Order: sequence, then structure tokens, then C-alpha cells
Amino acid sequence: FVYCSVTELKDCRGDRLAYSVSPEQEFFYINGNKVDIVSFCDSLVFHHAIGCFLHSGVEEWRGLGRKYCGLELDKETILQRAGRKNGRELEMNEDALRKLDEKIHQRNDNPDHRPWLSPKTLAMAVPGMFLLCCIILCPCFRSRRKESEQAALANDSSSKHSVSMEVLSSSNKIPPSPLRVPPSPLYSTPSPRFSRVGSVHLNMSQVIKATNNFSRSQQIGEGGFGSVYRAQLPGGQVVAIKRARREQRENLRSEFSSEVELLAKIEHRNLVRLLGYVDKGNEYIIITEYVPNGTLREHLDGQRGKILDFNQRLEICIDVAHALTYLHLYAEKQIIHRDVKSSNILLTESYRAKVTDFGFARVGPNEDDQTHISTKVKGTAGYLDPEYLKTYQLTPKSDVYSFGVLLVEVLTGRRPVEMKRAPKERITIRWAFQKFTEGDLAAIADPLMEEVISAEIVVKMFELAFQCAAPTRADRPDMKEVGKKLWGIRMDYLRSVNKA
Ligand SMILES: Nc1ncnc2c1ncn2[C@@H]1O[C@H](COP(=O)(O)OP(=O)(O)OP(=O)(O)O)[C@@H](O)[C@H]1O
Repeated sequence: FVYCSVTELKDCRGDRLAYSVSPEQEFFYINGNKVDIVSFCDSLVFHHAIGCFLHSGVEEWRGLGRKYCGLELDKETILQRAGRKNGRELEMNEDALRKLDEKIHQRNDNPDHRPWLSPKTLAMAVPGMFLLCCIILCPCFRSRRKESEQAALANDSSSKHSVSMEVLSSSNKIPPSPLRVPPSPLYSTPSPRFSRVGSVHLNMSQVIKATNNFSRSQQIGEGGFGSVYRAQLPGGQVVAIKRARREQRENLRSEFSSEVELLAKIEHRNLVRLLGYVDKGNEYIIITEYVPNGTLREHLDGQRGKILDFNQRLEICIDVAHALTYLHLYAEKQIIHRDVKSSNILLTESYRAKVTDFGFARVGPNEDDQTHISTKVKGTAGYLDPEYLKTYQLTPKSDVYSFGVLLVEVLTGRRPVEMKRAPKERITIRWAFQKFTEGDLAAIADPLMEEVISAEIVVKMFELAFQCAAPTRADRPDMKEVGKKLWGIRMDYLRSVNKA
């Protein structure tokens, strides 16, 4: 299934997306510049979400979106837009979009850029919100999301976008910078050599036995890397066994090395622990601790029974903030996760969070005077830092951006990109920010959350989310600061609950 053509997608603002794929090569372009697949898909998701039209080859574009970006382009929207491409409706869309864009996105190339939440914006927005929400949001949280909407959300594929990562070279092995806290004996690992990794040492036949020959009944999940199985070892220990997908094993070699090498170096209660691995012949298998209570995304979708209450959501966010702070600041080498998203957050029975999936993770800058590393863009559409997308410069602030998107996701219950929504609502963070500035908190809080929460608390959470997801990395706080702020919000929340 190969495209051998060049096609263009005109967007409402004049960008042109194009691709050219032959059996040997595939190229992706934005405005004539060759870009990598992640930038291309991110752009495609965005342009489609805002209701742009296809210049030609609707079916080709749909196939492309599905194959490379895990994106189901909505045929009806495309055709409708295509039919009206010179019409007034599109001009109005462009205009509205431009205004919204100017309002919420300070441009990266503007030296006078300010964070989305400047004190002035807040000064205007917060009193409005208090008036509108009458201090408490009692009725706001009570409406239930319709079942059909749930089904549509479940079908949304925005979170599936995996691209393999380059091998972590030995040049990435760095001494800890003087600014970084020296690793405690608890965190240090005795040897980076794979053969000594972890506490579980299984050979392939033991893995086959433990998984009942990779039986479907033991399969608990499927991701870009492959399938994940629950297995009980002879001593009774329950583990997760991740097996690379057959057809992708060669491509995934680098992702596998990356995940094993990085997981081997970390130990934190909010990070999934590596127990062992198998790298034999054509098999790549990672054995990690088993985390029994599903992913955060499944809980937000209501697929796991009881809906997460506000306090649980807050604690999960604090756990993730701690995990990222550890990776950025306290691990032996700075690690940038690069794929922070709700489906990579696993929950324990007591709803504590553990961050997983280090397939895209990278060691941070290795020189004291280096602020970033330049690298191909990897990650998941919707969570990707726009500055990293534009400059290819990776810093821990890219994880902070993704964390901001995650906070909005946790508060609204919506995925970062929801293609089945009206065009204005498809990019969740833009829609949420628009509603936030209008003071309409009731519209953005997750309707599945049924509690009464003080508007002040909700405002603080959204403020923090938008600060984390500021377009420019200099405007984003670091993860340690984010963790502290979340703690403060939790204290306020507990006080407000005790008072009530
Ligand atoms: N340690 C674990 N304990 C319990 N369930 C797990 C564990 N690891 C993964 N899973 C389940 O398997 C699913 C897929 O796992 P994972 O996301 O790690 O695979 P992946 O191929 O790396 O995915 P991605 O497409 O995000 O790269 C998860 O969504 C989760 O449901």
C-alpha cells in the first residue's frame, strides 16, 4: 500500500502540506520545507481540526492520515469544506481563527511575547469567572457526558502516534552537571550493562511459559511498540511483559535499546520499574512491574468503573509532576521523557500514578553551557511542544508543555485533539483557554466529575496548565515548581473541603 504522488493540503492560513511517497522513500513537506513525520502529522491534525480543506485526493489524504498519523480524517467535513473553498464561510473561519490565534498564542518570533496568562489577562478573567460561577460550581459538574459522545471519544485516535527513535549513542553518556543534585545511593544503579539489568532474569522459553505462549487471554494492552501481557512468575510475582511487534522488530531496535537503557537507570515510586529484558534473535522483550489499574486515559473515559474524583485527579497530577521532576533533576543523568500523555500513565489500586513508556526518552544536554539538544521530533500529536516542533531543540520544558496539555485533559476529561467535535472545540487546549478567558469554567470542567469544587481551585489548576503549555519554553515553569504549585493547590482544596 504505497502512494507515489505529490498532493497538497491547503490550510485556512495559507500553509501547504504535501507528501511524496514512493516504495523507496517518503517525504513530507510544510510550505515546501522537508519535515519529519511527527511535525507533518501534528500539522495535519491541527489543520484538519480547524476545518481546513483538501485540495485534491480526499481518499489519499484519508489513507495517509490513517497510516502515518493514526488520524481518522472526517470525510464529510473535508468534502463540505472542499465544496465551499472559495465561499464566505471559510473566510469567516479564517478570520475567527486568526483572531483567536492572536489572542491566545503569543507568537514565538515576537520578542515581546508574554505568557498566555499574563497578570493582565488574569486580572480580567478571574473576576468574570467568579461572577459567572458564583463561587461554587455545583451545577456545573453534574451533567453527564452522553454515551454516544463517549463512543466517539473512544474512537478518537489522536493519542496513537508512534515513531521509532534513534539509538542512544555512547556520546549521550554524561557526567551529572554540577547544577544537578547528586544521585542518592537509593537511586543509583550498579551497572548500565544490560546483562545485569533488573531483578528478573528470564530466558525466552521462560517468557513463553509465563505468558502461555503470548496468549490473548493474558494480553493487557497494545501500543506502538507491540503487545503487553500480564504474567505470573513461578515465585508468584506478577509482571508486565512487553513484546515488540513482529513486523516492526527491526525498526524498533533503537526504541528498545533506549527504553531498556533508560529504565535501567531509574528508580522512583512514580515511574514504572524495569525488572528485566530479553534481547535474543528477533525478539525484544521488556519485563516491568505490573501496574494493575489501567491507564489514566481509560479512567477519564469512564472505562474503569468509578469516575476519578477531583482529589484523585489532583494526586495523580502531583505524582506525574514528581516523576518528571525526578527525571529532569535527580536521576543520574537528566532524562527527557518526550511522550508524556494520559495513556502512558498507569494507576495502582490506590490510584497512585506511575509514568511508563520510555521508548522516546532522551538523555538531556551533556555540557554545562548547553541548554538543549537538537534532535528529530518524537512524541504524540496533540502533546508536542510547538517550540520543539519548530526548532528541533529539545529541553525538559517540552515535557512541561505535554504536562500542561495533560492537566487540561485531566480537568476537562477531553483528549488533546477531538476530531468529532465542532471545529472550534477540536484542539482542546485552545477551546479550554478561550472558555477560561470568557470565565465559562462550567463549560470546560469534566461533566463526569460530580463534586462541588471551589472556582478558585479550578482557576488555579487551569492557570497552571496554561502556564505549562505556554507557547514559548521560557514562559513555562520547571517541573519542580509545578509540583510545588500543585501541592499548594491541594492544600487549598483540602482546606476548602474541611470548611464546607
Ligand atoms: N507495566 C504495565 N502494567 C500494566 N499494564 C501495562 C503496563 N505497561 C503497559 N500496559 C498496558 O499496555 C498498554 C500499551 O502499553 P505501552 O503504551 O507501554 O505500549 P507502547 O507500545 O509503548 O505504546 P505507545 O503507542 O504509547 O508507544 C497500556 O496502555 C496499558 O494498558
